[in-house]
Amino acid sequence: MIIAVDGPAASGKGTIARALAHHYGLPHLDTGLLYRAVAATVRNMHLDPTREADAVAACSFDDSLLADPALRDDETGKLASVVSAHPLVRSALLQRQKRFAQQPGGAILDGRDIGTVIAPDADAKLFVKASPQVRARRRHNELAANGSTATFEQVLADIRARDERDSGRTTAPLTQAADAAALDTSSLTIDAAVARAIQFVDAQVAAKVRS
Ligand SMILES: Nc1ncnc2c1ncn2[C@@H]1O[C@H](COP(=O)(O)OP(=O)(O)O)[C@@H](O)[C@H]1O
Ligand SMILES: Nc1ccn([C@@H]2O[C@H](COP(=O)(O)OP(=O)(O)O)[C@@H](O)[C@H]2O)c(=O)n1
Repeated sequence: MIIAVDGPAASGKGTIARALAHHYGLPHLDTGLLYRAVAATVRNMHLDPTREADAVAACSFDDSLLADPALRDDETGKLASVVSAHPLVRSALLQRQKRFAQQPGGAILDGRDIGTVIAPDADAKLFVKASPQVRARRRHNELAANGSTATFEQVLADIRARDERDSGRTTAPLTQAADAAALDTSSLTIDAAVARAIQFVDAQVAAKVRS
């Protein structure tokens, strides 16, 4: 079984994808980490993230980088959304994600274009969303817990800017696949969101078996 989970920043897609991976016993790939690794490499090599050739040169990063907790900071997320807009960066990372999705026994991937580009034939697709204010509050709490002094307003502005870049790019923009179930987590606890996600996946898989 292949499960695709997409959505904007801090919608809760990673939390839901990890819980689904545990529930169904599937390997999970957080595809955002790949773009974050490219971003961190661009920064470490003093390259220009707006130049496609520079960003492509950063795609051959060492896999050990994926375990670096620094990848998860906000600056790297912002830079990731700049490098991820280059079509050649997306194609450099494409096969790796497709291979992960198609491994025997199935997989779950979360990102922005899993249901639309990486695994368009996925057995179940979720599009996780929440209002910008709720997402900014979640991200702000996370950042504050890690010692950041960023204000709520700054985090909200960053979230909006990232939404715009991710949805506005021409290659693989953030968009809900036509056959994805939308899951708005704005007023759901994590447990309620995960329970709803499991219901959606089970219903989509059952509908596929019937058809
Ligand atoms: N339904 C929810 N209610 C409250 N907090 C949530 C919920 N879902 C996720 N979170 C919290 O919000 C933050 C961002 O969630 P995460 O799953 O990392 O989002 P994404 O992967 O979409 O960026 C995390 O601190 C997570 O614990
Ligand atoms: N499949 C994906 C995953 C991430 N990305 C990009 O990588 C950035 C960081 O993704 P992420 O999933 O780690 O970010 P959060 O949603 O966790 O904040 C996003 O803003 C996107 O620009 C993408 O373009 N396609």
